Amino acid sequence: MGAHLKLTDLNLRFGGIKVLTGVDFEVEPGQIFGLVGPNGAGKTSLFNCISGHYRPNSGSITIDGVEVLGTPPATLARHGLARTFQHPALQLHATVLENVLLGGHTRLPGGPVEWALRLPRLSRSERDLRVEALALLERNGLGWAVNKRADELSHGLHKGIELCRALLSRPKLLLLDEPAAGLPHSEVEQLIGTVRRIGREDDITVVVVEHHMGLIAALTDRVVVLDHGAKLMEGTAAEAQSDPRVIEAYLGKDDADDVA
Ligand SMILES: Nc1ncnc2c1ncn2[C@@H]1O[C@H](COP(=O)(O)OP(=O)(O)OP(=O)(O)O)[C@@H](O)[C@H]1O
Repeated sequence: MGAHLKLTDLNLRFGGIKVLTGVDFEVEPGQIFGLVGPNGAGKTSLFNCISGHYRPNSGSITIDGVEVLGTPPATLARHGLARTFQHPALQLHATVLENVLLGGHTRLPGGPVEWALRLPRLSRSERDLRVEALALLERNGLGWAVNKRADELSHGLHKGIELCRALLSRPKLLLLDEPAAGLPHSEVEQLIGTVRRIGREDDITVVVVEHHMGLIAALTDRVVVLDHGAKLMEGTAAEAQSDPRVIEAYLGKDDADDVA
């Protein structure tokens, strides 16, 4: 079952710079939710707050009703949160399979001591994870690349590997940061199919940051538009695309007047 995510009056400052101001929104279980806005609007910073990489100055973030503000990323991963990054952070000298398996470590029984002792139940779990990782790679069109080193593969394939790594943790909430950036048109179409399947069939709540409005329109149930760190509007992708405030935020006031 996908997670319920709720942000209330979230504020983040770096020194004197306000990066997020009073951001509120709610994502229902199983929704595919878009987070859009011009460059520098605060989208990635917001993801960093949800995933525990940044600690907001004030506000609340709950996942399934549990307050998680300030919880470290590793703990959040154990509670069903996974994310991808704008620039995939892979182990470049490791194979594709090894990279994906990293996403499964939160599901291994015990902790570092048990892992060092290599108990039989650990080997069993590792075998199961390996089977699941191979199936994920196959399902996402990467079966042929399992034993390739990550640094032999393209940026687009790195994104696919990172997605499989995130999915191996069996998340309830998945944050995708610009999954279409740098992908050719044909691969964006494929990505839309993949994310739709993740949301609908795997029943995972997905929040996606993306500049590609075609992808946002095709995928999302609802979007929030951020501008200068504050929520500008919330609605469907179609409502956002025709909202004069959103057009102005993207184009600047003078150009928006020209369009109108
Ligand atoms: N660690 C940091 N220290 C200082 N300022 C930061 C930090 N992280 C983000 N910012 C600032 O916060 C603002 C929002 O940046 P952020 O990357 O969240 O925007 P974005 O909407 O994701 O932009 P883009 O679409 O270009 O990726 C920017 O002004 C950025 O410089």
